[in-house]
Amino acid sequence: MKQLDVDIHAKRFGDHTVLRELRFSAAPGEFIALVGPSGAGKSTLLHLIAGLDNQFTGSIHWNGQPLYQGNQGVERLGMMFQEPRLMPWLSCLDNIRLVQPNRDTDKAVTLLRDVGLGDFLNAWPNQLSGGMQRRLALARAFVVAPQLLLMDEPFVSLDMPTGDRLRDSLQSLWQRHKPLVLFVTHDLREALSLADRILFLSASPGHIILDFKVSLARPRRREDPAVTALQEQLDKRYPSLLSGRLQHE
Ligand SMILES: Nc1ncnc2c1ncn2[C@@H]1O[C@H](COP(=O)(O)OP(=O)(O)OP(=O)(O)O)[C@@H](O)[C@H]1O
Repeated sequence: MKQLDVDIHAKRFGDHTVLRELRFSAAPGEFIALVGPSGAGKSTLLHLIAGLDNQFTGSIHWNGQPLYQGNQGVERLGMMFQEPRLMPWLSCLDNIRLVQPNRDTDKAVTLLRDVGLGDFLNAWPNQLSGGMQRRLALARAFVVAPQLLLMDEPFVSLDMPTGDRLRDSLQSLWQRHKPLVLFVTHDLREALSLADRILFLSASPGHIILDFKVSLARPRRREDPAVTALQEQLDKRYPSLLSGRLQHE
């Protein structure tokens, strides 16, 4: 038994089977990236694990207990999406305090400082750049001290320095708090620079075609030579991996 055990027989939308026979387990504190072609069902999988959708056959267990069937699910769940989903009428500080049951101002301020927003506690979200808004969303995801953190392409369409700064902040927050992270991305280099393990999904219906361990020293950056070398090895060995196939057809 691992902390998270996912065993999905099938997830369908009408006649369309989106996930089939998708299984994996994850240990506490692991950083797992989910990489696969568009439509493979990555976001759908995160929705099932978050309990936003329970229409599937199979099971998802958290610490040996079925998730969302007669229990509370994950006690502390964090989520971050492509759009920062901030409350525009609340200050940065209040956006963070909003999700904390005890409205702990000190903790919120510390996290905002950790992500480089210490000088913007009372700013409104629309006064921040796109990168700063994602920093705020990152701080909000960590303020509940998540045991499980689900991230759906949180840094997509940012310029490289902004993306690098966010990835650096995420790595240091993860190393300090050690939630189990499931991070969806299309970007193999991003996955290699962040994750301990990459689960590659097939094209629809999605299942895992390769469970790949990333053994590179941290901290890492997307452009590190070691990341480039590993990407090249993977490209050479599995040229169709990002299209959802292990072998050439
Ligand atoms: N609520 C829904 N109703 C019907 N079909 C849906 C629904 N949500 C997703 N789908 C379909 O399920 C499939 C998988 O979608 P999903 O968003 O999970 O894929 P994805 O791997 O995250 O794709 P992308 O990388 O493009 O974001 C797609 O064909 C999508 O159209």
